[in-house]
Amino acid sequence: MSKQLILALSKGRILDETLPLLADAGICPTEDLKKSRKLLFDTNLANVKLVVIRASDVPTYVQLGAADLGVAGKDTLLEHGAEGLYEPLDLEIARCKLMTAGIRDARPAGPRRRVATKFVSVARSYYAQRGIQAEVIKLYGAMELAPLMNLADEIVDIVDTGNTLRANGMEPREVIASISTRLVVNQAAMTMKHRQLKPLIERLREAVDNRRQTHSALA
Ligand SMILES: Nc1ncnc2c1ncn2[C@@H]1O[C@H](COP(=O)(O)OP(=O)(O)OP(=O)(O)O)[C@@H](O)[C@H]1O
Ligand SMILES: O=P(O)(O)OC[C@H]1O[C@H](OP(=O)(O)OP(=O)(O)O)[C@H](O)[C@@H]1O
Repeated sequence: MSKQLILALSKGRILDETLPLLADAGICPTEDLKKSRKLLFDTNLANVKLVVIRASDVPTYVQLGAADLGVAGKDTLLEHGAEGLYEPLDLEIARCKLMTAGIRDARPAGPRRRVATKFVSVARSYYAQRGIQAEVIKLYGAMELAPLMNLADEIVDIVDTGNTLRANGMEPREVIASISTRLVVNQAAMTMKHRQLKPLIERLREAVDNRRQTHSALA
């Protein structure tokens, strides 16, 4: 019997872009993920099941082998750390930047900077590398509010169009990393289930390549 593969998907924003990519790769859930309260789904491929979980939980599921592979933002992966994970493929979706930002034209007062972010670990190493003393304040959302409420001098957050920053009187400052969504694979599964994983990764790679070629032909 063929070994089962569990693919962990990030719910929310990434899921909207992942499902069409999976369909291009010939991987389709047998029911509408968005209309169901279920968390575990069958697909048209007998040996592939999907789980749909919080974006920030995907690296943990894959690292610990509860899922064999997963779809997660590079921001989430940087914050979680790469231990036990391979990252064989850039899915080239949900592109954005991880940046520092602050109130327009304001400069941080004093040597110590208060930084609000969901990306605590990334922020700590970013400021440490630059020799800037930072007090990192963990928030779970609406980071752009923190400087306005004088909770922080700066934020580290995702920026795409810049609309959220502009709407709140803030400006982007430094780019910490360019972000896109990645395929991650459990390192032990890559060995133990290589025969099942390889064709799945190749299907996805072809779908990404085809999209890139279509886009460049249209550009
Ligand atoms: N404005 C954006 N444009 C493009 N991609 C984005 C944007 N905001 C977030 N992303 C990407 O989508 C991922 C998930 O974002 P989303 O807002 O759906 O989840 P979340 O609520 O932040 O996640 P969690 O469940 O971990 O709290 C991010 O980790 C990032 O890779
Ligand atoms: O530069 P922009 O195009 O405005 O995108 C950036 C915003 O998108 C993300 O938030 P999201 O909309 O996912 O809401 P969240 O704060 O609930 O995660 C991110 O945290 C920024 O707030």
